[in-house]
Amino acid sequence: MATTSTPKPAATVKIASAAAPKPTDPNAHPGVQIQSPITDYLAGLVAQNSKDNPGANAAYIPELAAVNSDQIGACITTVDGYVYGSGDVGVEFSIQSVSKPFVYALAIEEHGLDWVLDRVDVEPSGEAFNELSLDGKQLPKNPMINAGAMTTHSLIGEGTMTVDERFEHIRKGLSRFAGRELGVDEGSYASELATAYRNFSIAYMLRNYGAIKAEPGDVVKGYTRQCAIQLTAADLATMGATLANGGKQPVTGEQVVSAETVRQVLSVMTTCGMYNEAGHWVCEVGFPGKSGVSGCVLGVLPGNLGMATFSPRLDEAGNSVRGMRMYKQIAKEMVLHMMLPPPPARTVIRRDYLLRSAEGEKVVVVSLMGAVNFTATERIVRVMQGRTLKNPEHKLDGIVVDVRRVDQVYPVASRILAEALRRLRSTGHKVVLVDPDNRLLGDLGKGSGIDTAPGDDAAADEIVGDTSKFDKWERIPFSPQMLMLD
Ligand SMILES: NC(=O)CC[C@H](N)C(=O)O
Repeated sequence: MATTSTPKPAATVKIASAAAPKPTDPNAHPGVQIQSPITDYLAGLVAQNSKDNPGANAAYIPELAAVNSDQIGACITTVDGYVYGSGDVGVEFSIQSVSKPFVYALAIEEHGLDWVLDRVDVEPSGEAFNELSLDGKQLPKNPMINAGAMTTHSLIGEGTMTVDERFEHIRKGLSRFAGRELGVDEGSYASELATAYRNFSIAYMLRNYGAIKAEPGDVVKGYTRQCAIQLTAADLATMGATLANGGKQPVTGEQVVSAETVRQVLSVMTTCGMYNEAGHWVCEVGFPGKSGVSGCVLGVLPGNLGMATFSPRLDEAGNSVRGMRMYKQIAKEMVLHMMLPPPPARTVIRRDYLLRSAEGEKVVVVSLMGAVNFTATERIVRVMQGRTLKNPEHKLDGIVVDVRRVDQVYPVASRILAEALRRLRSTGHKVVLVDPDNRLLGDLGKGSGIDTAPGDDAAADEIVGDTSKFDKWERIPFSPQMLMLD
């Protein structure tokens, strides 16, 4: 870890006073009168981290050694495709090792995860990125180090594609993540290939142990070209946003790879993306990251954002010194660590209340919002139990579950809720779902689900589009007793 010169992060987040909007500001919405404080925050982050510039450009690739090492930029792309940036976020650089997670994703999409896992393992190596190493099964230890990345590269169109076709497939694939056609830095390619002795030796080792089938020289050429794909920090942040968004490119709307593939890629990035600094990275930054020797670092906060930094000088592990510093700072100041998640279980219930009809019929309305996952479902079921079964003296006639503000329903939630609602029906409660598109239960609500309750095994008596049938009902407060949940 070459972090000795890391300044102490500011105790409080300093946001510069909002500057007047500039017509050329790419971050200003047309017609909006203020510049976002997020842009100012990034400007502050870049300015604070520009004060010193420790480390050194990658020396083993002559083209990279010659890059202007004063450059620095930081960029964030949200999962709905909005790009914030400050500093050198429009400067093009070669993607280098940050290509590895994306090519891994393409290999999984092409062959399926199990097939790929039989060829490249997923254990952190704790070694340098260019280590000549294999595991006990003579497989590369993970796809983020060069041995694993060259193997992964060779798996694309293995046995069917020529070297050029394989590269083109990869270039097009990465372009789909970015949402624009990416080119190649021919200078960087030629310069790296001319001195790629280390990677040639890794490729020959891989061929010797049968890890790759293609000619080692072809694999090094193709992989080096993959590393020379050219892009900006803004592109890279957007590629990260595609991963953060479950594989769906936020601007083009294309599902580039499946959410399952993304899960695999981000898991491996978390444990292996920063080589022998992976442990420190995950503790201090706390979300998947990947660095490249051109000085770029990609970060992905699943469900939230993609981020990219660019600053060419590297520490001993080959990670950008100022990039690492900026990530540590933003993760701390903006509370982005994955192990500090928001509490989903409590926020899923927007509100619940009692309604009474003119005839004295009483129902409880449980209105849901956000994502309904396992822990949210547990909470919903417990609230439904507390409001109904445990309060027989209140003689509730039914339960109305309003899901119109729900964004996402996990399949596990549908299964558990279908069963819970069935059980409510079997105890004499009428169940009404306010769910115009039948998203909560889908087919599971019809009675084909798990462990069906006695009698009619549908999970709901009625599915309605809105609550207009309750317009004339009177709202009554919960008694303290009814608020007891367990
Ligand atoms: N860590 C990196 O970015 C390494 C990529 C570089 N092209 C190499 O193979 O050596």
